[in-house]
Amino acid sequence: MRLARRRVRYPGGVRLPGRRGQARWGYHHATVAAEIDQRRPRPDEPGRDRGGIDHPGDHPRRGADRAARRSLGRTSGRRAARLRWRGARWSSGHRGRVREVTSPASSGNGRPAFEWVESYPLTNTLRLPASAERLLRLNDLSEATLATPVVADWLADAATRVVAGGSNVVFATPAIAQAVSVAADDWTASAAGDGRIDLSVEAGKGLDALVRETTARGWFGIEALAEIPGTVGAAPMQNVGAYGTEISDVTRWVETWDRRERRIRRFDPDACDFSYRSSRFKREAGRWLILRVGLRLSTQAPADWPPVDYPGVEEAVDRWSRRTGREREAISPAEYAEVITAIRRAKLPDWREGWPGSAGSFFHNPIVSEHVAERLALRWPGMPRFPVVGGVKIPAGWLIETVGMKGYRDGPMAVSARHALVLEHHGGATGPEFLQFAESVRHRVAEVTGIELAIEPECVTRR
Ligand SMILES: NC(=O)C1=CN([C@@H]2O[C@H](COP(=O)(O)OP(=O)(O)OC[C@H]3O[C@@H](n4cnc5c(N)ncnc54)[C@H](OP(=O)(O)O)[C@@H]3O)[C@@H](O)[C@H]2O)C=CC1
Ligand SMILES: C=C(O[C@H]1[C@H](O)[C@@H](CO)O[C@H](OP(=O)(O)OP(=O)(O)OC[C@H]2O[C@@H](n3ccc(=O)[nH]c3=O)[C@H](O)[C@@H]2O)[C@@H]1NC(C)=O)C(=O)O
Repeated sequence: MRLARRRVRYPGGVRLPGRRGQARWGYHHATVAAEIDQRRPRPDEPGRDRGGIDHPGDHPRRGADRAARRSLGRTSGRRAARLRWRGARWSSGHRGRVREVTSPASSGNGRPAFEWVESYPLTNTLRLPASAERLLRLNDLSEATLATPVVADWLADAATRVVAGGSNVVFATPAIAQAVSVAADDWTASAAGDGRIDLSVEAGKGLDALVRETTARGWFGIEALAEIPGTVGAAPMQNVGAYGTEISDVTRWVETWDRRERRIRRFDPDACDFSYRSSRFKREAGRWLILRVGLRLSTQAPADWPPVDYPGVEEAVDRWSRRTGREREAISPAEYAEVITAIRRAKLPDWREGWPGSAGSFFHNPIVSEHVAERLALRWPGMPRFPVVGGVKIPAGWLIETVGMKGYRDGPMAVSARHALVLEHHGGATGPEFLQFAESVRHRVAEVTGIELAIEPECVTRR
């Protein structure tokens, strides 16, 4: 068996110690190490022999790795794993370091098909403290990899959470036990006739990166989703949308791993059951791991190009037109994406870095009945309202501003002074404190208007 080797970096960017050709932390050889991992006793497990587990300051498992490497050439991976396990010496004093790499097969992109990482810091745009005790990272999305028993078992376990870009989560707990993330991020495009372009995008691809790369080629379809954080895999979960475009508008299919039935399943748009900020994948929580998304873009502008119906967009496009001296119909998808980017940057904190942290819109825009909307409009005649399927949508940002909470601050937590639907974290708050702050906003809106806001991001608790 040819063994894949890979240098692994500490998420903070520090290369792990060790000399060339020597066993390193986070630099291991192809084994079924996940199986070892599941069998090995935890240092804190009562009544278990701690023999074989390193204590802080102990030497890393050089001897064990040498023995494993010697044996790897002439035994199966499973046997080698066991051999290594018998002699393995684990460090328990290196929290935050990548401690284990599994590479039963190399994926097409040269990376190990999957990897196990321990004490993995979970970046999130709210910048709340969070880590996963153990994370499975998938670099390869083939059925062979997903059906590997250790992978399929991990995915079938209800305690395993899917983590992605961290832009739509509130970590109510600083540590989750088990997680999985899709790192595979390739995409392909093929011409489908009449200027149509069909994309197949792996779930780990950043949504904004995809928008930039496709608009740069002059393709129309997802330019309004520019500057949105998160991954393509997370996008169908909540049917991400902005400025009049929802991902469902361009989705041809969503390919998933059925965590329960342990097989790949592909859904056409109807079967995805998309609605405002929701889908069957969100409703059937814990069942689906989204692997790939099929999107249809176009080399030709749509009839109503450029879309300017959304409040604020028309003015911004007209400003672009005056600045460039070109007709507004001449705006390219990439230029339109830049216009949207400027609008978003004026309203929302930068999700790429720095403070304050935020998760974009913190509440759903409530959809109320015609009757309720009428009642509210009697009291607030200028209330913005948008007829939608199922009722009338009222901007939650307007409700929060109307009850006087825009710019309200409580220690490190604030309602944005630029956009009332955005809650900000200025550093030092815990997840529960943040949720309590959100609850005070919710409570105030309910008290004054009678409308119960629903939290939009996913709340992550330990399970
Ligand atoms: N419109 C806007 O302006 C904004 C939109 N967003 C959108 O919010 C979403 C968050 O994205 P991101 O930061 O990457 O995700 P997150 O890391 O915030 O994950 C959010 C939840 O989505 C689920 N999830 C994520 N990826 C997958 C997958 N491949 N398969 C199955 N479930 C998955 C998980 O649910 P579970 O735990 O239940 O498994 C997870 O808890 C994106 O759609 C992003 O575009 C975010 C900010 C602003
Ligand atoms: C940021 C997110 O998505 C955003 C998305 O970017 C934008 C643009 O399409 O539209 C939604 O926000 P939104 O409804 O607040 O949109 P905006 O255009 O900013 O505001 C709508 C209206 O709310 C009112 N408003 C907003 C903010 C404020 O401080 N005060 C106020 O009165 C205004 O009437 C404004 O016209 C999405 N949010 C939801 C929950 O649907 C996200 O999901 O995280």
